[in-house]
Amino acid sequence: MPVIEVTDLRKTYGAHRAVDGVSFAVEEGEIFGVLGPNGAGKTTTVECVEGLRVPDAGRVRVAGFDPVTEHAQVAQVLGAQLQQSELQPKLTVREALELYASFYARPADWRPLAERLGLTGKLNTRFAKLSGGQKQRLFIALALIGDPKVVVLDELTTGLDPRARRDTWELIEDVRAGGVTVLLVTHFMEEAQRLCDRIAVIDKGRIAALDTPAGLIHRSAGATIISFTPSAPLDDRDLATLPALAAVSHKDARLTLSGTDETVNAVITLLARRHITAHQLRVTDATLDDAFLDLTKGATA
Ligand SMILES: Nc1ncnc2c1ncn2[C@@H]1O[C@H](COP(=O)(O)OP(=O)(O)OP(=O)(O)O)[C@@H](O)[C@H]1O
Repeated sequence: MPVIEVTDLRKTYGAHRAVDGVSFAVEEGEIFGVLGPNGAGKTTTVECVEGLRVPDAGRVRVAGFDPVTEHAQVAQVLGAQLQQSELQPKLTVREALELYASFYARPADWRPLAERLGLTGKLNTRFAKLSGGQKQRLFIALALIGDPKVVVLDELTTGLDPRARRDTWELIEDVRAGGVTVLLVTHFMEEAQRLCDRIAVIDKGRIAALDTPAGLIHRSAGATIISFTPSAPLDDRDLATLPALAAVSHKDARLTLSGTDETVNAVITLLARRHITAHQLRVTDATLDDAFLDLTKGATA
């Protein structure tokens, strides 16, 4: 049984349809990413899962419970990351852990949790004095303190430096290895590609695509990219005949084409036919970044 089920979720603010028929299911033990441009409806969707917003229509279940009518049951199985403003600056790490543990019928023992998250040396430090990375680790600890089946992490690594971001990724992988299902909202493609088993790309309140990171790249129009500097200019009319060509760009003398393997083979044949040499020829797979831009073409963000 999926741990999270969202079926035809809808939420309107005034005349604005923020979420317009979103459906997905998250299986136990998955890291499931929610990705999309600003204002796409990601936070609204996950806050409906958390029971913080009431959907206008549709069905949401977390471990079989309705987050609105069975909020108490959902709170016992779902851990949510707090927003920074929700913790008192003067609270120490130990006090925060003890306070949040007291909210649960069967909390996890916070000492090994603090140890695992590298917070043992900071137990007497006040929240306001923690670094950005330490605050994020505390938020993860607080999200896990109820020993949840599912954690929802929204923009967890925003504002962190690359080192702290990578450390946080390792923590999330650890959390999943401990059997917890993770619903992750992120703007960072590298983060989604590295961590997520599957990703729902949300655009204008709808699911634009739902697949594994590799699957999303594969289904975007320009999954393979070939770039080179030709020894003589290529005729645009020749380029226009290339099969499965998704995009062409020129930068000085350098040419970059995206398409499929078929496009690459045709380019090589074309070059040979025109007796043109390709200098610094590179063939690469598109990244999730490229796929994201392709899948959310026309988004305002
Ligand atoms: N409480 C609210 N009242 C009115 N409009 C809202 C409210 N919350 C969100 N919206 C609007 O609904 C749309 C979706 O917002 P949401 O926060 O879900 O998007 P998001 O994908 O999480 O965006 P971001 O990446 O910028 O955080 C936006 O246009 C936003 O302005």
